[in-house]
Amino acid sequence: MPDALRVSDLRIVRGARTVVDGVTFAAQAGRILGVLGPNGAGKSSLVKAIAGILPYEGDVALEGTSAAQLDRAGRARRMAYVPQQSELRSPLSVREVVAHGRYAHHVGRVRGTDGDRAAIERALHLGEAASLAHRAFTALSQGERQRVLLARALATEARLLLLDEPTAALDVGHALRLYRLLRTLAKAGYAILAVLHPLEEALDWTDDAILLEQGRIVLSGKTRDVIRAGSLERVYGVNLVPNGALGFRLPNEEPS
Ligand SMILES: Nc1ncnc2c1ncn2[C@@H]1O[C@H](COP(=O)(O)OP(=O)(O)OP(=O)(O)O)[C@@H](O)[C@H]1O
Repeated sequence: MPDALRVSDLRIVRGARTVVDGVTFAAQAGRILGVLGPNGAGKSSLVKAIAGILPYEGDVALEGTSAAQLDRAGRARRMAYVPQQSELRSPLSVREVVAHGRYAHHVGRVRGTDGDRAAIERALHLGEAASLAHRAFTALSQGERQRVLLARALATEARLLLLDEPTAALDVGHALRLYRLLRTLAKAGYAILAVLHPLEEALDWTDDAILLEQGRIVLSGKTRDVIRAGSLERVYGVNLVPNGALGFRLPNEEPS
């Protein structure tokens, strides 16, 4: 079976600078891949290029098909991107924003089908955004917006999810429920790639990780191996201290 995502020798130039260079990795269905690295390492640029928002050299293949051979709708049916923040400025309701996730299924059709409406309701529910459905997107808090953007991605029903710091604006309860949802989706066969800063969250919730430094992968493998390796300390300029940190889990969940 081809990899859900295969990135080969990717190079991204922004302005006069090469910000991602020679990046090669794969993401598999059923697994969560963390993209780690310090500020400015190229994580967001990498995810935006995979999502087709930034130009790149090299190749991005989705289930064995080069993204370059797919049109916008074809890519959108296969992969969905959850940005850190939305540039959306028009006063759309939350339900309308989530309905945008059905774009790729709508092409050539004027009206949404029952299937579209069911996908939108399901996505609103899973993204914990149903109670916001009638609110104006631009009038929401950052954390509420992040949940709506996740719901929009889920509405696509794409099986590859790209998330850029998905818990950055979420409180501890919403963050844990988002991770639990990602875990459930992975079990159902989704491939998930998430840019994450909190290393303890990466350790708890991702299977594999790549560590970027100045646009290049310096470590990759199982997350626990990447996080234990000495070069992580060098890349971030910190010492790893084994101690008892404050920990949270959802009610009725066993410690992992
Ligand atoms: N619009 C832009 N034009 C030129 N350079 C940019 C632009 N946006 C980002 N960069 C540069 O590209 C590099 C990678 O940025 P990117 O946002 O991908 O990093 P990141 O790893 O996601 O960082 P952070 O953890 O701070 O979000 C940085 O050096 C940044 O300064």
